[in-house]
Amino acid sequence: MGTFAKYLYKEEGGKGKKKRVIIVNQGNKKTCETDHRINLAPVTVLLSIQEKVAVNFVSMLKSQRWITVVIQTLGSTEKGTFVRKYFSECSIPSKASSPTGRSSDIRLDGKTVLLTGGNTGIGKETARDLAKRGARIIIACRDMEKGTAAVKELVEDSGNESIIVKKLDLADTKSIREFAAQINDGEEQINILINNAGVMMCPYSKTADGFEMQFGVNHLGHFLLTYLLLDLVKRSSPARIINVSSTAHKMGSINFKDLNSEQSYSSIKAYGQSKLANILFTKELAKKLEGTGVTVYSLHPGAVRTELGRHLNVVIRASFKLFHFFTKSPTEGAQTSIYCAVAPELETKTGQYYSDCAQVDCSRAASNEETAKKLWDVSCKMVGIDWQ
Ligand SMILES: NC(=O)C1=CN([C@@H]2O[C@H](COP(=O)(O)OP(=O)(O)OC[C@H]3O[C@@H](n4cnc5c(N)ncnc54)[C@H](OP(=O)(O)O)[C@@H]3O)[C@@H](O)[C@H]2O)C=CC1
Ligand SMILES: CC1=C(/C=C/C(C)=C/C=C/C(C)=C/C=O)C(C)(C)CCC1
Repeated sequence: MGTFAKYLYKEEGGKGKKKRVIIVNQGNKKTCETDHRINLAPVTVLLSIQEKVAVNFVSMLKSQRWITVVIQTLGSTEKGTFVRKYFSECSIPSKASSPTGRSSDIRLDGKTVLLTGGNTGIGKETARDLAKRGARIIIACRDMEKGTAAVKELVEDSGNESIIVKKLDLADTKSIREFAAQINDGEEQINILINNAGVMMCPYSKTADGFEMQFGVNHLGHFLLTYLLLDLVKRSSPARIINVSSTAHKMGSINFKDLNSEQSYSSIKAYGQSKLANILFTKELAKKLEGTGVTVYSLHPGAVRTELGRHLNVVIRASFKLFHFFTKSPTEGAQTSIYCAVAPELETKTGQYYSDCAQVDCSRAASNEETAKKLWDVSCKMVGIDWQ
């Protein structure tokens, strides 16, 4: 371990401290690592400066509880520091190398997790982690072939045989109702519901019920699913509902005059609208569920290398590939979902928005209670339910 690494380990790391440090890539190999919490800070600062300068810099930052320091003595630039910070809001070192391979040792034996879009990307990595904690996992996905392959992989990797797949197409309310009926009939409990599935910036298309695809799948589909499963979730309390949103909510507004983008369609605005809807839904649901033992969270997973970008044009995809070090792996991208699912300190929190395993502010539009109420009522009408 280099001098600087030792200094940081002594000063910032060690068990029982709140501020933690991970040191990676020093001399191109991992040199030391503190416990799991090191990965839970909201911002990573990348230093590629001389040790002496870095020590002073870190001393200066000591009062900031939110700083985690990643030292990469090779292959980083100062520009990278800023781009990384603003682009992905953090790049968290992979936990695959941590002693447990997981973000904490909390067990979920005897608990059931239902997760949408668990066959790939962030959802699959979230499922993998929660399976290793002993939970029964229900992966809800639209493509049974992909889902079955994911289950096989997850069972082999986790040694947990209690992982099943069920068909759910969020672009079809009939499929959502059939799925929910099966779950309500066959499952005794749902302790953690993770509304993770999503589609981003697709060409204009509509769901089976005539909703714009992104609003329909990302928001309305999960809205209806949650409604249909809520009694079971309530009976399973303490329980958690997690809505995977995005920082892209900041680019959106709820266009009540044209929710289905029939008059004009911007794929990015429609994605932003759907992710904003995820947060507004979270806030309103949290209020309605006060006192029930069911808590609700929304989150941004970071910029994660997954199939979500399949509709992005080649130039953007190429840029993402080129600057892949500014983005997260799916394992890293799953950490905030896992945090919201298991962190004991969140037991008493509800309705908030998280990023990099910490509560952060969402946009002003996402905090507007009137919009949240209006969206709730309109969503009820659109999917044909009465949810007070
Ligand atoms: N990747 C990123 O950088 C970011 C992701 N997010 C959010 O994270 C979540 C997970 O995305 P990510 O893992 O990246 O993306 P992926 O595209 O890798 O995974 C999305 C999952 O959603 C499923 N899905 C899509 N449409 C439907 C549908 N109609 N019915 C059922 N399932 C469906 C996909 O199924 P199939 O495999 O069949 O297509 C897939 O399992 C999304 O909500 C996304 O908005 C937020 C911010 C950034
Ligand atoms: C499709 C694709 C890629 C990019 C996916 C990306 C970059 C998704 C980003 C999504 C974001 C930022 C969503 C925000 O809500 C890679 C990894 C380049 C590899 C090639 C295929």
